[in-house]
Amino acid sequence: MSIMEQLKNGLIVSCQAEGDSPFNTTEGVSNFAETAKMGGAIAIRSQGVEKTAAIIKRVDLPVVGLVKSSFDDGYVRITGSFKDVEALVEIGTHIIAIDGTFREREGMSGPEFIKEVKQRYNCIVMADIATVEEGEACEAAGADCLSTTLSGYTPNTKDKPKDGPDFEFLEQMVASSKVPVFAEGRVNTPADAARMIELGAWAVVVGSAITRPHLITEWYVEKIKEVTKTYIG
Ligand SMILES: CC(=O)N[C@H](C=O)[C@@H](O)[C@H](O)[C@H](O)COP(=O)(O)O
Repeated sequence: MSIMEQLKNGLIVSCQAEGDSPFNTTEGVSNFAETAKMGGAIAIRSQGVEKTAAIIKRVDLPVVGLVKSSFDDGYVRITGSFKDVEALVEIGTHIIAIDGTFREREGMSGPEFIKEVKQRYNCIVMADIATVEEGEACEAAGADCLSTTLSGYTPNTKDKPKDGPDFEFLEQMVASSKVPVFAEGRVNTPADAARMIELGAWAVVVGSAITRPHLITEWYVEKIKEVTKTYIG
């Protein structure tokens, strides 16, 4: 069975930690990955070469690896250099997530970069996109699959609602694409994940709702505050 077939209808858990999170170590994210496997995840998504290598070593599941960078403009970029792609290939990353937006890197747009990556390296590419146009261009460039990861996180999609997943974008992408489309970004409840599968997602990627305990805590705290305000107000 191909790796893509193995992932069908499954849950991929994104095991990332940043800043001063106590999980922000190779050990911390590997513990998350092992726990995700115990719960039935069929793959792991991981950030950073060292952490990805540690997870590949620890957990016997396919890993979607990436290198994330923050730029001065305040927007994230996902794996935007040949050096990072090479490093991920070298450690045996099963699928490499690459920024498929039209923003420039290495003098190329996302789709151009993906085309070049597919020519240079023997690797499976997941294009992280924010719009249907980007998705179509990445597919034409040879991306093996697409993920809705960046909807709401790029300059032209920043005003999209952030209180839940972008179901509409997933549906549009599924309708216009022949390669698998993964649902990713703010899939914060099991019901949302199931809905994504019903809408045609190949598989679902969940990060924060499983592996960012400080955010989950905040969600609870905020909800309680809302109610408290209502009672007092
Ligand atoms: C936009 C961005 O930087 N996304 C990153 C991509 O790898 C991760 O920070 C997210 O956690 C991941 O996409 C999963 O999404 P969520 O955490 O919403 O379930």
